Amino acid sequence: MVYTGGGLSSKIPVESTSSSSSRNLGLVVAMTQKHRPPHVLTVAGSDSGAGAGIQADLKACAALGVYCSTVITAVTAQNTVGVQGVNAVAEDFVEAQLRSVLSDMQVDVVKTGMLPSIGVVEILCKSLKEFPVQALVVDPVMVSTSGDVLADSSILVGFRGELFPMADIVTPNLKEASALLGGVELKTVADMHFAAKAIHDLGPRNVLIKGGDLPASLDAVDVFFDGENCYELRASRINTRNTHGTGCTLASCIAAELAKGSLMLPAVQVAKRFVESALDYSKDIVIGSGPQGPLDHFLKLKSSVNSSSRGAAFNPSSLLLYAVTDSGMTKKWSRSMTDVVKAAIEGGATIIQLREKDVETREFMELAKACGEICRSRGIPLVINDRIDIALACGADGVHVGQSDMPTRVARALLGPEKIIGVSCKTVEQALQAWADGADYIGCGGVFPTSTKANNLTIGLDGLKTVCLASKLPVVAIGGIGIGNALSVMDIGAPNLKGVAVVSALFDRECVSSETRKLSDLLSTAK
Ligand SMILES: Nc1ncnc2c1ncn2[C@@H]1O[C@H](COP(=O)(O)OP(=O)(O)O)[C@@H](O)[C@H]1O
Ligand SMILES: Cc1ncc(COP(=O)(O)O)c(N)n1
Ligand SMILES: [Mg+2]
Repeated sequence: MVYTGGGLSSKIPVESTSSSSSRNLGLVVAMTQKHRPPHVLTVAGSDSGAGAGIQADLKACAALGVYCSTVITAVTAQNTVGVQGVNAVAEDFVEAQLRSVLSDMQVDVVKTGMLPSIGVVEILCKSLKEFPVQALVVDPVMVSTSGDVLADSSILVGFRGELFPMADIVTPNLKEASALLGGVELKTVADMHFAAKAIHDLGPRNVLIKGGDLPASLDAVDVFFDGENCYELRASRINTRNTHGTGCTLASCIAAELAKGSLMLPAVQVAKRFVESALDYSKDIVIGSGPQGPLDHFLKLKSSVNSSSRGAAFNPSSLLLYAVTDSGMTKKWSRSMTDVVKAAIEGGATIIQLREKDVETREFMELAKACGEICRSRGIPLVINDRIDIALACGADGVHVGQSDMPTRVARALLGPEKIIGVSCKTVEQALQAWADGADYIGCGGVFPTSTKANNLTIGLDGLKTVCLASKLPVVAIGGIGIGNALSVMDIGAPNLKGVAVVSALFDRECVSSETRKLSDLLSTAK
């Protein structure tokens, strides 16, 4: 099965260290040439709207950690409404681009998209014979999702006669599969099985019939045929207008995985999962006014909370009234955590920290998600105490860690540059270390004795001031702070002391919102 043996793969010069199976070639290359990243060359059209074509291919490969070079076959004027114009690149210049890349850059896998003329197909096949690569992924693009023609039917001859027999996989959508088979109707998953087998007869080693255009009531089912077995690959259908570019993305992801050394079926499965989650992450973005928005390949790198509630950088003024939740108190007063968070924000809390010491992971996640939605809709950052995994999974704005939790440097590496990281510090050394390790703020205390934390050393206002004056980061004071002493804390005379963090003073009270409001009003009078 897959792209091993025969066809293009057999033309790869086999290195002396290589095993006899070209299936392992990617691995061997990765081991013997440590500094050469896996490399996909896409031969496709440019989409000015950047949802499909070359732009989608670049983004998909980048998202999967694979280098992507580009041969541009056509430039399209395209947006979310449709294709307004196509300007094919002169054939001899497509050839020049192919030669430039293939003769120099050690391409692992070639992926094709829009090939606007039979002449381009011929040039491509000739180039691939001169410069063989490990695998060829052919996305037989003919019509855009908007219904505009990107290659006329004369291209079918080139596909059938020359390109398909060289291909390790071809990935037609329903319309393209139908055109390849002379116009047969393809409407059901059973029809897709038939089409996969019939297109396999045209020469490619594997076929994937894409079911994005199946009725909306069905799962997004694709049918994969490797010459022996037919597999139905299922994903839940994401309800979104942002499906422009899914086909290009899928094919590029397959190419990227093959370039890393994957077998064909696993490569297709990874690609399908990538498309499904990219669609899910970008289902609500609004780009353009037409019926077909682009999916966003990188959205999952940002968090959903992050993208709408935070600006580009952490704003230290959000530390002013820092509310730290406590499930014990919430239970004691028979309240739900989400109501408590809503009440605190209503009363003027400027940041929420979810601090759950005793709940199961699953429950913590659900809670974090629900609180994340509340915070996001109100423009208030949410940080999670201790649990980097929960923060990542629920798309929180960041975490707050203590001295015995995950080291700040590691947390920063996991969370990336944009998330908020706060660190509890009692000493100047800890504060300087937090800064060096990439924290955004420090929590300093316990300033006063507190019942919330057992055996917690109290550092007093003097200790707080010492740490603040040495700290290069903004500080929020914590520990036994409430309405009675908040102003004495804010008045210590340290410009980087940005606020107070409170637990009992808000949450162990009869009315959370009014207690928060009182403290908020008081803090607004601080110098
Ligand atoms: N709404 C959706 N939800 C989940 N997956 C989808 C959705 N629409 C398309 N896909 C998947 O995206 C990939 C591209 O499919 P398709 O849209 O049929 O191709 P093309 O973009 O070439 O027309 C397939 O794996 C398909 O199952
Ligand atoms: C340059 C170019 N290449 C390919 C497609 C197909 O993508 P889709 O089927 O998602 O419209 C496109 N619209 N534009
Ligand atoms: Mg599509």
